[in-house]
Amino acid sequence: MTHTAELPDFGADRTLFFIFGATGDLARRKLFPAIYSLFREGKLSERFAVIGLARRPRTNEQFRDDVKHSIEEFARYKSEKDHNWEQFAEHFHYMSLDINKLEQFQQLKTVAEQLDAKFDIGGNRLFYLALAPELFGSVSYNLRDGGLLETEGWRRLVIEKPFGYDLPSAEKLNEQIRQVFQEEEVYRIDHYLGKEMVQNIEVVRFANAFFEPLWNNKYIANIQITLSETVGVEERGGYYDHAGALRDMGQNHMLQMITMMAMEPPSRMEPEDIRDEKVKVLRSLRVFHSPEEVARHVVRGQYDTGEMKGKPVPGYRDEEGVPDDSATETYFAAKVFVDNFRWAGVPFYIRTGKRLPVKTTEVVVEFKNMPDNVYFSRKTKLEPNLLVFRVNPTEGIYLKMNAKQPGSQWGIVPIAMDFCQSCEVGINTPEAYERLLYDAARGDSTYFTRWDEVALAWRFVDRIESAWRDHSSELHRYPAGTWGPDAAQQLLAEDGFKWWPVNGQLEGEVVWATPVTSK
Ligand SMILES: NC(=O)C1=CN([C@@H]2O[C@H](COP(=O)(O)OP(=O)(O)OC[C@H]3O[C@@H](n4cnc5c(N)ncnc54)[C@H](OP(=O)(O)O)[C@@H]3O)[C@@H](O)[C@H]2O)C=CC1
Ligand SMILES: O=C1O[C@H](COP(=O)(O)O)[C@@H](O)[C@H](O)[C@H]1O
Repeated sequence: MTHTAELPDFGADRTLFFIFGATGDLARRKLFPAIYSLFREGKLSERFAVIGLARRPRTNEQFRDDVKHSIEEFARYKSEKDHNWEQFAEHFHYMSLDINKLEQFQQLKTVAEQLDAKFDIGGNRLFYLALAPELFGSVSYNLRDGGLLETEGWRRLVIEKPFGYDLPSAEKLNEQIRQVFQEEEVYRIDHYLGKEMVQNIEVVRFANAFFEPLWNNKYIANIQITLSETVGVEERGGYYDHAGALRDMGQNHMLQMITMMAMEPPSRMEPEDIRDEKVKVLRSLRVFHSPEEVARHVVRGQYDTGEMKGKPVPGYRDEEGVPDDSATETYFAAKVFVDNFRWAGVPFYIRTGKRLPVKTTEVVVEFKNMPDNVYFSRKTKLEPNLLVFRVNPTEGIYLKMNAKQPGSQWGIVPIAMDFCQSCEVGINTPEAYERLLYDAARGDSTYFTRWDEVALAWRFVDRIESAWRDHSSELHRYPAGTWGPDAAQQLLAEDGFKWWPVNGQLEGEVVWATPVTSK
């Protein structure tokens, strides 16, 4: 399968989607809206069907109502404006099923065959597990033993994160799944890889003559990745307290973003070639071997009571499902190294946290300063060049550089070019789940994580987790609504750097920020 902007659309329009966990939060907020957008965009034709599966009883009509409500609340296209709602809804069916009951899978087989024939699907089956990971093994076995994998078309398994809790549990999970599915049939979701601007990283890197030659330790001083959230743990306290920020965001989204920034150009734009390059980055990640190394490179924090938008909010330990004495981190910052030829000595600073002042995802590339003996820099202190990938909420690319101050003889001022992609493209930008569902349905696994990537990411994370667990490293409490512990500032300060402001705040640092738009 080629990985190009214009993939052939075979396959995507003939898919029987099995949504396990159809009454859950993920299905409601992400999956149904994504399927609807694909339909509205003409990426799903008439030859598809969706079977919603969960234990709760629902009629088809009730299920279609649930789907409609979820679309009204969360989809980028609104259903009331759609004259074809009935036409869309008739593709949705519901069956009450308990994952642990094999005989119900045998009934599901019959339902699936009927829908397949009705919509002329050709036997293509996509099993989406929007379920707790403990159920993944049982579903796989029962799909096989219930005869659902005996089909003339393709079959694919889409799995949600978290994929395991650590390397041993991930290995066990993988063994269970692999008893039934081949690796190339398994699509492990990391929804950050479905984000428009994360996918744009490789394009900006490899399609621009003025970035590619500079993309190494000779010219880049450091790279900063921020994934900040304003929300607390919401209703997920039970899950989150077991996981923490490093497992919830670090093991997957943040390490994946590092791979996109650091990988070598693939020899071909094929899924396996791209994933091979990402694996090489993960293999080169410096693993911290001692608790002292962990303490020097990683800071962890937990939010305390504080204020968000002027309103008081509870601390983490007061959240539902969280023990009063919880030592789980809701924030971490780390200095990470990719020990290979290209990146030796370049720190990748990463940070993520809940209850921070803004919701944003940004990647900042800070270039090295010009040599001091250059004529200009003796007169004026030059600011470093920055390239920023704005992933969320604004999608765009920001470039900060130095230019002559108009009218002055030697004055140099920082200026910026600011391309706001989301201002231009707006509603047409597909959301991450939409893109990934579409990719899975047409068999493009580029933006899904392969098993070796997952295993290497756990190898890195497990060392940190065990140092935290066994050596009671410091847990910094930070007030909700602030940028996290001061120790995270220190992590950069000791190298002579600072976290650059995110979420558009860089504008304050330049004299002109010119929006570059195509209008
Ligand atoms: N929600 C989110 O934003 C995200 C979720 N995820 C992951 O996605 C997965 C699902 O999350 P989420 O939707 O939030 O979870 P929920 O708890 O909201 O939903 C779980 C679903 O599983 C069903 N279920 C539970 N037990 C069984 C069973 N024995 N047989 C059949 N169905 C069962 C439930 O339905 P019923 O009770 O009717 O059986 C429900 O539909 C998890 O792995 C989560 O970590 C990942 C990223 C983000
Ligand atoms: O995977 C997860 O991601 C969300 C943040 O995703 P985003 O697309 O809104 O940035 C995070 O809230 C959640 O804890 C985590 O499990």
